Amino acid sequence: MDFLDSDEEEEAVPTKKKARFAEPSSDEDEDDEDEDGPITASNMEARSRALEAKAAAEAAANFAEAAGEGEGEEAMFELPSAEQQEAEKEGGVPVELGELQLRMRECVKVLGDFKKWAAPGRSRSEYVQQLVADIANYYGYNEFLAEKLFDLFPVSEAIEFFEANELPRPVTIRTNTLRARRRDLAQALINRGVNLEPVGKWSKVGLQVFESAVPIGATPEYLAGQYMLQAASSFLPVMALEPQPGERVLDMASAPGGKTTYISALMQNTGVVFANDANKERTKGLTANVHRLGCRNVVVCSYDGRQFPKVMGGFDRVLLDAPCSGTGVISKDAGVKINKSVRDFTLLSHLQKQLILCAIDSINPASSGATVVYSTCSVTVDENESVVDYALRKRPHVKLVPTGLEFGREGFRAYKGKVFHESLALTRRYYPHVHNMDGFFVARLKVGKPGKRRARGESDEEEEEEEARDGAPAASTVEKGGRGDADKAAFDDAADADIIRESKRKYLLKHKGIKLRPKAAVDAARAAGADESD
Ligand SMILES: C[S@@+](CC[C@H](N)C(=O)[O-])C[C@H]1O[C@@H](n2cnc3c(N)ncnc32)[C@H](O)[C@@H]1O
Repeated sequence: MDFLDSDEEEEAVPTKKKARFAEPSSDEDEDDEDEDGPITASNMEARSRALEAKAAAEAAANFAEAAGEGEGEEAMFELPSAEQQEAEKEGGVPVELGELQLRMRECVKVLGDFKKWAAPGRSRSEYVQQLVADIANYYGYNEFLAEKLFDLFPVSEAIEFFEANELPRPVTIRTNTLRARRRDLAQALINRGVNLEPVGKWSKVGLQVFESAVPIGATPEYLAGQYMLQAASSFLPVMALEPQPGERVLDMASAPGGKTTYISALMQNTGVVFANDANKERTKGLTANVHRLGCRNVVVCSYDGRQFPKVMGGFDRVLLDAPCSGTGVISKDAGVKINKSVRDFTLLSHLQKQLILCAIDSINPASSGATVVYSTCSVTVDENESVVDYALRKRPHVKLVPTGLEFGREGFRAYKGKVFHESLALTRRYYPHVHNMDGFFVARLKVGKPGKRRARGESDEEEEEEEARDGAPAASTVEKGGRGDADKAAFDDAADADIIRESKRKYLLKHKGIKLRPKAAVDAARAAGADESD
């Protein structure tokens, strides 16, 4: 196996869906062998996972097909009455899973071709409401979050997203290049009975583990710091940050250190990485990882990120892997399905906005790096595009630049009536059902030298309202979607000619004793078209 030159998987493989919609095939469970070879005690678990994934993929395809079935037939599906809906909501009438599935399929079908399949007198929003309620019920979400996530996608894709959240993502590890080469590490792990392959062409350090005869978090190689157990998605913000040897880098919210240790390795243990996390308890794990992986260029600290740059600044690059709701990692933490409320998203978005401004302000704009990467493991717009758009408006000397990542969907430029700056398309979104990774968001910002305020597009009231909410005065504002004039914020010689002339006149008068014509006389002469040079 060539771990350096593999040409497999340009883009991560689309996720294998879970089996909730699957009809298990009759003979799968009985054989000791399948098309991939004999089933042994050591590979049984992985094989079973693979089968489950295969069945789930078929199931999702079935679901999509079933939703499209009935072409040419009369629509038999009736939405439940208002009374029935109410009774279901209150738990008075338990609905069987099979019935829920059927209803979801029917709603998807109707919403796919509303004119054709909708019952007379029923609105689109009635079908949407029913579908969201059923998704919440079926997958176990609170209705608020089910709707929030549902709204991110076209109808049938939303189902794929919810399905993907029911399956674990692949186990991946990152080779610590301070301690090992990927090829050697892979060979050592293969010798221990680990079945793995490179995570994809896009990473030189990632390995995907399919099955292992040994606990992958306790091998001698792990203990020797040759690798980090790390989700593939979490490689991405560090790749976008592109830290360089010798630089001064801040990882503003860094525990337990997956990204810090990757930054340290890319910097080849030179320069300095300040690994900060507000949670002191969590910095213990961070410190342990820093030691295990042999990162000698890391300083661990524990401040609220909002205290930067007061604590220290002048960084070449800052990574803000922000605290977030975790809607991208529901397959790892199902608690998110029910424990997030409107208020949580408001508070998180507010904190993220404060943190991103502090990250920007911690940069040395004179540095050739001068880069901030903002990332979250959430897929909601409030925590991603809204935060970055806010930063662009408040810090007009900052602009979005391409992440440099080979894949990922474009960020939203508009969402639910909000219009973001057009450069938001340069941000990247990752989804479990598309990229077989945790849901993730990555934005890369280039920080320039602070300039003048740009033209206002937002009304003063809107701006003041936002400032009141955020508790921070705006450094500047910009017209909505009009960030393209960031570069025009430079010094304007023509507009300032009068000020320059007057200041020159005063200087000569004061320091050289040269008497110049009074300003009023100059102005009068200029107005009359006379030569104004002295
Ligand atoms: C997404 S996790 C970071 C994961 C980390 N970057 C990694 O790759 O291992 C977010 C972190 O933000 C920290 N945090 C929360 N509020 C913070 C704040 N105001 N300032 C700095 N860190 C904060 C949390 O303790 C948590 O460890």
